[in-house]
Amino acid sequence: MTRLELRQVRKRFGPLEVLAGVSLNVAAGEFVSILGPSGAGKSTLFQLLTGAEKAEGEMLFDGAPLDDHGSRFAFMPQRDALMPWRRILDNATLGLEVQGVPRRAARERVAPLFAEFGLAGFERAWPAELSGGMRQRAALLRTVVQERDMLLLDEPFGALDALTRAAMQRWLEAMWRRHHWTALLITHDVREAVLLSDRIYVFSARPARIVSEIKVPLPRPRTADASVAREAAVLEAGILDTLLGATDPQPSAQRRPKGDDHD
Ligand SMILES: Nc1ncnc2c1ncn2[C@@H]1O[C@H](COP(=O)(O)OP(=O)(O)OP(=O)(O)O)[C@@H](O)[C@H]1O
Repeated sequence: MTRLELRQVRKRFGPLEVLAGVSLNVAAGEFVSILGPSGAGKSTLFQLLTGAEKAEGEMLFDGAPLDDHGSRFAFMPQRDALMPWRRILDNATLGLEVQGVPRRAARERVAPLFAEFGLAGFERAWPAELSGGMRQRAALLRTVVQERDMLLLDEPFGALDALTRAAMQRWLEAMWRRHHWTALLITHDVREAVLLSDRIYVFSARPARIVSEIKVPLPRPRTADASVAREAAVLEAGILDTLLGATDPQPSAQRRPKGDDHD
């Protein structure tokens, strides 16, 4: 069943055309990623989904026009955005409190999840006392506990070192398999997209349009098995090619064919 469907969604900021007609869909329980060059307009798309900015074009949720943005999506921004003056437990309850859940009830809902998110024993710690990976898990906990229909993850692991990032990707895949979340992820990392996604959309440079939609048919979990790793590497290479083509500042139609070097 299709949860989210975008049809020819466009966005301009004054004279700046950012999205030039983006059509995509995400099915219930599906993990979909958006890959694209820096500045293409990926985060802008999330701003449209969360209702922070107005879009042109059609946005449908469960087949009906998307209006109540806030109740559909739980959004996790690029930086963990934990409040430094709130303990981890109270950071985790923030999304629920914003929804009007009293703090005590929110704490009771959040506390049992700490172990699953690798945060047991850190309920009363301050954000500054946690490692980068733990902070991201706390931010994700705050996001998923809101029990929205769909997760929007904007480069959740972008600021982490390579090893922590790899560990977090594996952890997220395992969590997604267990909880059957419907998720849309923005990432710059081709390997991350292949590891996590059922499908990947590749954006062109700004103004963004979709240049490629790639199904990732690899079995899950996508970790240990050597033959899966080989297949993943082939997919990654193809996607990287597409992405580099999409980033190329010189449109291919204007390139001269090889050997055509006389004027
Ligand atoms: N509220 C806004 N007002 C004006 N311009 C904006 C606004 N939000 C984004 N932009 C511009 O839109 C363009 C796309 O930005 P966006 O953050 O969506 O790109 P992105 O693909 O997410 O980039 P990155 O991968 O580097 O995070 C940029 O040129 C940015 O300056």
